[in-house]
Amino acid sequence: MIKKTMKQLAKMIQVDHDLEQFANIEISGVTIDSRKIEKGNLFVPFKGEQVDGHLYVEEALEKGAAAALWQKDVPNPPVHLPVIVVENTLEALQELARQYRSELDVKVVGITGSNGKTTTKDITASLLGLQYKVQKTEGNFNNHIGLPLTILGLEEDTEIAVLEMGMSSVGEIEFLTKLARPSAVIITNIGEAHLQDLGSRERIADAKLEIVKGLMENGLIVYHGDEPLLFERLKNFDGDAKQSTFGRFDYNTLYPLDIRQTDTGSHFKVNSLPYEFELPVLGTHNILNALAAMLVAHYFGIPYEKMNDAFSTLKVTNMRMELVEGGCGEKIINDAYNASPTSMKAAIELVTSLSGYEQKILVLGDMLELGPEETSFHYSVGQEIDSSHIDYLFTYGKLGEYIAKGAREHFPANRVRSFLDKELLLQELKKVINAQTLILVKGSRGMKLEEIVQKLQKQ
Ligand SMILES: CC(=O)N[C@H]1[C@@H](OP(=O)(O)OP(=O)(O)OC[C@H]2O[C@@H](n3ccc(=O)[nH]c3=O)[C@H](O)[C@@H]2O)O[C@H](CO)[C@@H](O)[C@@H]1O[C@H](C)C(=O)N[C@@H](C)C(=O)N[C@H](CCC(=O)N[C@@H](CCC[C@@H](N)C(=O)O)C(=O)O)C(=O)O
Ligand SMILES: Nc1ncnc2c1ncn2[C@@H]1O[C@H](COP(=O)(O)OP(=O)(O)OP(=O)(O)O)[C@@H](O)[C@H]1O
Ligand SMILES: C[C@@H](N)C(=O)N[C@H](C)C(=O)O
Repeated sequence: MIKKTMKQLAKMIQVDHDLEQFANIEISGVTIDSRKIEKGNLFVPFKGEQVDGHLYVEEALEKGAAAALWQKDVPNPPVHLPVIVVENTLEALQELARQYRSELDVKVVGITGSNGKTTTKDITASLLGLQYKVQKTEGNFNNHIGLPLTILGLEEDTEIAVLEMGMSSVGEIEFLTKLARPSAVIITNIGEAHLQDLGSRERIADAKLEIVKGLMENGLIVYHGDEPLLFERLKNFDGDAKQSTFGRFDYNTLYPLDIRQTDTGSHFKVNSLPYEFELPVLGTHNILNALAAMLVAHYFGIPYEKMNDAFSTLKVTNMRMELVEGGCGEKIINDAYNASPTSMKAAIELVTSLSGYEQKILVLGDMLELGPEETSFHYSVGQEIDSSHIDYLFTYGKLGEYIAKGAREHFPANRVRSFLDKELLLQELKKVINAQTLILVKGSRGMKLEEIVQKLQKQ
């Protein structure tokens, strides 16, 4: 993490005022939450939706913060304390991250895409960790606040930083990539996430491709080669970057062969390689995420024959195709972190393909932020559920009712239930599950369907 004196900090963020007796105070690390202060931190207050973080500056310093920033338009800066007054605390945080990044020797891998950023980040970091000192985005800290905080948390001897770059509107990825300056980038896919803000998949593709604007010279672009919106935009790319693709079809640099899905994860081979890979993550879509990560790892010199060593200890961030056991011995795939039509269909495809269960149940919640076509998106998810492999569909939420409507076109009526109350859904669900049941739980973050998983685990 960043370690500087206040004098050095002031210079990095181009603030010119007399720090007096505080000039040589040393800070280590940065936090934006006084409840998470670690000794020596720089505390950066933000005016939030609930409160103004400036209320907590003195508390932060009492708790062990070494210094704090203070936004100029907030009255009564505690000038008797080690505080640097700035125009805008968020912009100061971002500039500090930009300057700190430029001092480091670290190579950056930037990862964006509609789905799979966090999972691919975890896999990429695991593979690179075979040979390098690696740090990565923690959790989902992937935006204009989270990415700068991640950069400020980098150690000076970190060799590769794997950074997730999220967005929900045009220009956000460009900002992040020009701050992080990656040597390699991954674009996982173009789905429907944040369609409400972008308006079309074409504009989503344009927004994701902003990531190449910050790419270092002779960098690497890895992208989903089966996605025409990416292929068409990159085939005439006039930069000096190398391009590699991954996907299901044989025109890609890497594509999977002999895929097998079991409770322990995904087993697959890859074209041109004589090995079988054992990925402890469910779903063909996660195999594709792994292929993207493998291409980047190979670019940094990790031998393909060593990659299973990383996969064997891989732990991906929770609530992404996380297989757990419920109180009745049933197996539950907790895929409740978020959902869009592409990720919902990918998860359903996985459940449909798994064998060894007497019955399979889908518990599906609303998919949010899809824009004016949201009801037809939900309806088509329901239409595509295979009633010869799925025994029950339980939906949760108003939009979930459209999934049910689409399913009722070909499901027996008593096998499709819609709910607006989680407790009622749980009561009815418990009536049909047993130790030979597999349940998929998936919905947007706002639906908090992990609460259903937690209740099933406690029963
Ligand atoms: C600025 C901030 O920290 N916001 C977080 C805060 O939100 P809120 O405005 O309600 O803050 P408060 O009003 O409660 O407090 C104001 C500040 O005061 C601090 N404070 C408060 C109390 C106290 O006792 N001491 C204090 O110091 C406090 O820390 C505030 O700084 O709280 C919310 C709930 O916890 C947080 O969710 C909110 O975090 C915002 C969203 C944020 O961006 N945090 C980043 C660190 C981050 O990366 N978060 C990720 C999620 C990022 C994300 O959603 N990414 C999108 C893609 C990008 C979309 C982009 N357009 C965008 O705008 O996000 C995605 O789809 O993945 C994470 O948390 O996982
Ligand atoms: N390549 C993929 N194609 C389709 N769905 C995917 C893919 N990778 C992951 N998913 C699904 O998307 C969901 C989110 O996964 P993950 O958190 O890795 O994506 P993300 O892009 O980081 O999400 P966010 O945009 O919220 O940060 C998971 O439920 C997972 O099942
Ligand atoms: C939480 C955010 N990353 C996200 O994915 N939002 C969509 C709407 C979801 O939760 O599905």
